[in-house]
Amino acid sequence: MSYLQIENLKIGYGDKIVLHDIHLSVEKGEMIALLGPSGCGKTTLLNALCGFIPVRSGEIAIAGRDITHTTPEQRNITMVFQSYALWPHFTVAQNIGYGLKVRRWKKEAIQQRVEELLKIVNLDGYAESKVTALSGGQRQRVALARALAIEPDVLVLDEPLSNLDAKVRLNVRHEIKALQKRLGFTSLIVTHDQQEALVMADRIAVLNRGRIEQIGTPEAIYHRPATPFVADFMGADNCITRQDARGETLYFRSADVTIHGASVPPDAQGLLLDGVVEESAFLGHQYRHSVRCDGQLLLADSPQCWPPRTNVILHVPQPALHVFETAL
Ligand SMILES: Nc1ncnc2c1ncn2[C@@H]1O[C@H](COP(=O)(O)OP(=O)(O)OP(=O)(O)O)[C@@H](O)[C@H]1O
Repeated sequence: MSYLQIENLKIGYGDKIVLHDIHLSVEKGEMIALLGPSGCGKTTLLNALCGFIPVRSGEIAIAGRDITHTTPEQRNITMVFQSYALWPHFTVAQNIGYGLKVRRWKKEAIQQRVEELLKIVNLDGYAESKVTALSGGQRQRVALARALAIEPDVLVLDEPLSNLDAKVRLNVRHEIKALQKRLGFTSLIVTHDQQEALVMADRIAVLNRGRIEQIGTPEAIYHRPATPFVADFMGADNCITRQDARGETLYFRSADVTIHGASVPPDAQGLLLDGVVEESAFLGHQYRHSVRCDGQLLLADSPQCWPPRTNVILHVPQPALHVFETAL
């Protein structure tokens, strides 16, 4: 049995069931990203794990202990929120030590633990600062330190980086990941940013309409999507359906397409399509082209800018093609 075991979970609001048949096994020290479009049920799953919303059926267990129907206080799980949820009138140290005070730790022990955590999250010297005087990235580190203070069995992070600007977000993403590896905490993180999930998680669970479509390593999810939804969600921005007896739908990324002029190398394996360039856009490191192939517009990237109305051949190597049977 895994450290965190979620079996057959069903959760709803009123008559509406939003999570069906959720099975998830998380090992101790693992970070799982829950990835999926808005409304697919990610936050609902975190809330159920924390005990904030009741479970209709199924089971949640940590280290073999059934916690399905226990109160949030009886679970040793903490959540880091998108909004940080810090006390604005408290200092950094008071925020971090709050959970320990509630648990009636002695003053000196709290102070020592807070000092340790400040070092861990790189906020040495900020103990007496007001949280309102900190930047977004610093506030999120305080929130993380506060969550880690009580040494939770599972740390749950709900879009923890969404309020940060793009550059800070990239740094904090790596900081959290490094910390998780160093301290070995078990965690679930919700995001709808696929890049964030790829960078941070040991495994990714992709949710669609209240069900887990696929769970696997970032590499497996990226290179071997199990369903058309996962292929599309993980950035395979081209989709074509073969109108022949094979009945296949092919997904592939614009970045995996090579554009050729007059001819393709004779040993080119995979998909070859004739087309005409319609438009191009400069992306910085390359150009993205829209190319009309047999009536359909496809996207193809190239370091070279191919002018409109150029006849081209698109080549997608076999390993970059995600092939699914076309649903009837
Ligand atoms: N308190 C509630 N009452 C009724 N329906 C709710 C409630 N909270 C969420 N829902 C519905 O449950 C579904 C899942 O919502 P949830 O917030 O879990 O999705 P999410 O994947 O976290 O979305 P987002 O990425 O936008 O935060 C949605 O259809 C939502 O409208």
